[in-house]
Amino acid sequence: MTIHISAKPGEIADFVLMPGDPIRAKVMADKFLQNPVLVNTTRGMAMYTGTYKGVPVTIAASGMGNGSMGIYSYELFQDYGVQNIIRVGTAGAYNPNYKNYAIFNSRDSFGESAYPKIVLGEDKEIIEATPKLFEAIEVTARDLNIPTITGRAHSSDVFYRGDDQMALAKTKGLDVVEMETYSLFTNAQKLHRNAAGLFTISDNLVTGEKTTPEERQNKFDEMFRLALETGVRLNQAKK
Ligand SMILES: O=P(O)(O)O[C@H]1O[C@H](CO)[C@@H](O)[C@H]1O
Ligand SMILES: O=c1cc[nH]c(=O)[nH]1
Repeated sequence: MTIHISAKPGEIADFVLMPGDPIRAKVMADKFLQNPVLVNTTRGMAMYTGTYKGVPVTIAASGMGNGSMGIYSYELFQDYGVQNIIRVGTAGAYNPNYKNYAIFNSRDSFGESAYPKIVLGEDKEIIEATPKLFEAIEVTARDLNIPTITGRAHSSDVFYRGDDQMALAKTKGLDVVEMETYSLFTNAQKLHRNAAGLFTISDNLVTGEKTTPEERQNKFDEMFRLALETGVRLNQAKK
């Protein structure tokens, strides 16, 4: 048990998928995992452990924002010995050509906070996903014939911004916006573990195309299947 997670030792798998939304965690655990068990209820941050094709998997909500993800991913890596975390979230597109439900695999993330400076002692505005986990997702996607887009995520701490977000996207080469990978990737680097960020495009900031909150909760099967099959690949590679 940690301050924020009530799961007992051994109740969290070493491969973890993290959506922001606790309800999405439940929907996906019910849909994809065999024998899913609710292993955390503290603060309502649902975490389910079960198996997918025989491989142990935990689907754990992160909550919204780098602060929340920073706490949960740190405790999962440090206190539960988790090796691989794939964030499975939604993101808004800065590129007008990205369609809703396209899947984006983040090579790296741009953030605007002091998170890496405080955690790593380095002032980095760009933090990489773990290259071998990023690549494992890409290879799996090719095998499954699931198209992905790769690029740079803007991991924003502010949803309702007052600046010219599109100008920032252009200057910094940002393709999509979400809110959790900056702290996740930083913690993975700090603790020498693996992290990746996989998103389903939920809205387009240029064209105004949007999905509904209900769709965001329920319609991300393809991204989850890709993440879960990546877990199967990692498990085979261990043998
Ligand atoms: O759908 P999730 O995974 O929560 O991701 C995105 O949605 C939330 C904002 O609406 C933020 O958490 C952002 O990163
Ligand atoms: O953080 C996010 C996620 C989806 N769409 C956005 O505009 N921002």
